[in-house]
Amino acid sequence: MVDYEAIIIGAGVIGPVIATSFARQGRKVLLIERDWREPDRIVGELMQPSGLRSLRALGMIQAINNIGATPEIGYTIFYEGRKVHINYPSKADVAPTVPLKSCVFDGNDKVLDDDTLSAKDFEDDEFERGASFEHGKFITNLRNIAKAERNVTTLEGTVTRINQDATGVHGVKVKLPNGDIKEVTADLTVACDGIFSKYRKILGEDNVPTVESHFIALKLKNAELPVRNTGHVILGTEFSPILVYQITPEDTRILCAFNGPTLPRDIKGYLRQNVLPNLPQELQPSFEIALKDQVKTHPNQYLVAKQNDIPGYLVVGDALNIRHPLTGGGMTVGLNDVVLLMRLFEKIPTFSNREQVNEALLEFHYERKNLSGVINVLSFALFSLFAANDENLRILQRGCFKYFELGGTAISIPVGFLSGLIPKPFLLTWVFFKVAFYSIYCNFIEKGLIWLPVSIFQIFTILFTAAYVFTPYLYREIFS
Ligand SMILES: Cc1cc2nc3c(=O)[nH]c(=O)nc-3n(C[C@H](O)[C@H](O)[C@H](O)COP(=O)(O)OP(=O)(O)OC[C@H]3O[C@@H](n4cnc5c(N)ncnc54)[C@H](O)[C@@H]3O)c2cc1C
Repeated sequence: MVDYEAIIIGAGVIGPVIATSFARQGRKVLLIERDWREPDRIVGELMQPSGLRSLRALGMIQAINNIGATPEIGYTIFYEGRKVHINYPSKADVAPTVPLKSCVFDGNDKVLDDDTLSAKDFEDDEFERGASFEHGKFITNLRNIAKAERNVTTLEGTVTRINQDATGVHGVKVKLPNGDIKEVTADLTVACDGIFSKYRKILGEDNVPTVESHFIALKLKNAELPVRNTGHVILGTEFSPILVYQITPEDTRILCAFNGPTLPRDIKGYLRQNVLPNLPQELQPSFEIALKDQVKTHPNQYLVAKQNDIPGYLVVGDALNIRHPLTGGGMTVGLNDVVLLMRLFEKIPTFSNREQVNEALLEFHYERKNLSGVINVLSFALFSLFAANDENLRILQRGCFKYFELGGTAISIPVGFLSGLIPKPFLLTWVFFKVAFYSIYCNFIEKGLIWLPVSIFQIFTILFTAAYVFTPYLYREIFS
């Protein structure tokens, strides 16, 4: 006899969502978190439309209410003094959200009116919307939704061990705040312990992420945003991409990429020299003021999802799979994973039937790849182009921006990938190489006849570079 049907380790973004969904399926759940205070982090602040749809399907969309969230209608991309606006896709062009019967009730799949969000805009607008917010407040809302479920028990403590034997995982050992150790058993133990997960290694000793770049973050006070209600992506040939989005009515997040495995020693000096002069004029005063505050940094990691094949054990969220945060897709991948898991688990009356759970997890591993593959591959391919550090990448970067300037499907399809609404990896491949060919064409036009031999040579180097920054990620995401 076990204590719980499921134990969830970690109440960040994914833990409370899984706990709530399991509870609504009638399962008895223990949600363990080492620190229940509101987190203060620079991650998970912009939710793509597909992430919001997952929250709707799970009846948890109201977690974005009453936290001063900003509705987002798309992106504005800035490149060398020019800008292009990219709207999120039209609702008519994407499949409708299918609610999970066990999770949706009493209108919990609808956004409510509050001080900053309008239910009408979210529900009746022709276009999909995203939302940006203070991460900590969103997490508190998710945790409160989980705590309100009768079948969820919460516990403060740090999981120090996963109890495993030759037959699989049977529960955890938890260190309580008073130093006592508690052992808890369950049919299914779920690790949602995030980007720095200690317990992903149970799936394999080599299951460790790599660090390729960093984000440096500041919070701007009362910033004058060039285009309100859009995420800003600022690009150039001489600096790494910069992201800007409003997170509360007063606060705007700025994330400045640093392309390298270790951060510069003088971070503020780097921001003053490499970021400040490249910002749109309107943002510069608030950025200069914010430079007096403490700077936060975060490594950007990469981890391909490994199959969950240990009986009684499931790894999900950033513990399972990490992509570049440039495209703000982490929460969307994790939440879509929860929806998929719930659909697969709906057919399983009890997790004590480990064979049935493992069959579902095998299906999960392959079915999730369409969406996670698109978001993950796109995040790294775009980061390579946007942080262009050689001539071929700079040509691809310029070509990519010019491609967006064409409008129509040249923006509606790419933003469909980014927002998680077009989960088609092979269409992504086709569009990526179309952009590469368009870049080659633009390079020919810009260089003119006089440089024709160079442009012809560059056909090969540009195509090689495009393949080099795209195909290894595609291969790992889709075929591993
Ligand atoms: C710089 C940066 C910016 C990002 N921006 C975005 C964005 O704008 N949009 C987006 O969609 N995604 C973004 N992401 C990704 C997003 O933050 C993650 O995908 C998301 O937080 C993953 O949720 P999670 O629940 O797996 O992990 P987390 O949210 O990290 O939660 C893990 C939880 O587990 C707890 N925990 C850990 N170990 C233990 C233990 N041993 N015992 C008990 N509890 C434990 C932690 O305290 C924490 O509460 C960003 C990532 C980075 C690095």
